[in-house]
Amino acid sequence: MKFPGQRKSKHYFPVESRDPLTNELNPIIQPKGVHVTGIDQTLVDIEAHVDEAFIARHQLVKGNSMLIDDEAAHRLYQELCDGRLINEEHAGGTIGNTLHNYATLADDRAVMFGVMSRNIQIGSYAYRYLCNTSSRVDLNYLQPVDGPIGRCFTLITECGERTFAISKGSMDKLTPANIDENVVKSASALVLTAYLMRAGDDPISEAAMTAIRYAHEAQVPVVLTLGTRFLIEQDPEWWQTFIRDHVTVLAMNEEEAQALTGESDPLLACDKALELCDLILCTAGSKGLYTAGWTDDEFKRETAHPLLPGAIGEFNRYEFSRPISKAECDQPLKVFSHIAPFMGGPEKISNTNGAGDGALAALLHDMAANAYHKLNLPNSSKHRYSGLCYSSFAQLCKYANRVSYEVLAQYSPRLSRGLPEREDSLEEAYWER
Ligand SMILES: Nc1ncnc2c1ncn2[C@@H]1O[C@H](COP(=O)(O)OP(=O)(O)OP(=O)(O)O)[C@@H](O)[C@H]1O
Ligand SMILES: O=c1[nH]cnc2c1ncn2[C@@H]1O[C@H](CO)[C@@H](O)[C@H]1O
Repeated sequence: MKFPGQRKSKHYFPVESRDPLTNELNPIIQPKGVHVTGIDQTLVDIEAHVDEAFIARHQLVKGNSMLIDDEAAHRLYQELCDGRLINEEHAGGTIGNTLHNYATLADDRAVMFGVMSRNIQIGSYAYRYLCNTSSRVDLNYLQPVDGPIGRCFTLITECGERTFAISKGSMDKLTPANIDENVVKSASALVLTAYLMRAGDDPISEAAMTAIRYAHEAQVPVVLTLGTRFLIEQDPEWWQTFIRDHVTVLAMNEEEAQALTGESDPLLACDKALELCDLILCTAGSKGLYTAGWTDDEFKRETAHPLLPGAIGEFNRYEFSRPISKAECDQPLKVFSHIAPFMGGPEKISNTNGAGDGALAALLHDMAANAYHKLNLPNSSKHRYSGLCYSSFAQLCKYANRVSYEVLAQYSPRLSRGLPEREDSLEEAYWER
């Protein structure tokens, strides 16, 4: 497990580097490992730049992710091929991306549940999916299926907005029997997407509910990312109940936050959504991102940064606190933090696909690092109380933001490498801020 983010100050990580004063007295620590798990619809992204007329012609809605039938997929694919519009084909899926990025950042194990074609031809989409996934992602639990995996036509219009058309293949055929109970119960988090709940008669929704039940039985945090506002808008109350009943950590962008809560201001949306869950990551595109959650009054820590105005005045006052689940707090206190895009964002952004998945991978890394530290050094003062994360709200913002920048700069939703061990001078100032 790599250390999440960077620090200037001293920290006791990795756990096997011992205090030189007491080295002689302490046994050598053989660190015990942790892993995270997730469920996804196994998909390959077929990325193409198109004009708005293309979107309209294929009855898609800009910004949405829509399921299309085989005939529509055939027509769409044909037009992309005829116009030589496809510029990339790579592994996708919002949870697949998140697990891959987690594994790359943490240099540690992430177990993915999903389907995979039983017979794989070299060069096929299934083959490509496997080739584009980090070897740190454990794919041994995938369920073999007879059909193809899904295709996600990722259509980018001039404004940089992306529209998804999903040809599902067998991606929703994952059954509850293929969710390994022990793997879920021993994980530091279970990551899911709202997309899993729109499978109709296919079994993946039930598989997700089974995994949620296992996670709850073992008190493993359930992390949900909302996917697209169009899905949430259809029935916000259903989603509110779902989150209240099942979700510990919620990840969304500001549009999804508005669809869920009715609040267009991300701070007010987070404030409302905190009544449903314990920790929130809310990305806001060019406005940066927010973290929001709970801490116990006894452990709150004041920020050293300037206090910020906003829909909630001086909202960042306690952003140096660490997130704690509300039920663990004697006197729960809401905490908010915000950060503007890292260095203002990359010079040129051709599309923002996956920037939010990158931010969530950073948050997951911090949660897993906390579990790892607790497992190996249970007596550390860090675990005087049971935090959800290793770091403070402010530090989580920095790290998530830094990873989003890297995704944007690499033009791909999947990181090809971890963050640099040392940043150059400009960037180093950022970590110190
Ligand atoms: N135009 C931009 N300029 C600078 N930074 C940006 C821009 N767009 C996104 N970012 C960075 O990426 C993060 C996530 O972006 P965004 O809110 O677009 O995610 P998203 O809509 O959830 O993306 P996806 O669903 O494709 O993963 C932002 O919090 C910010 O740090
Ligand atoms: O229905 C879906 N299920 C799973 N993942 C999806 C769906 N629609 C789009 N994406 C995925 O979202 C990623 C960016 O966040 C893209 O890589 C795309 O594959």
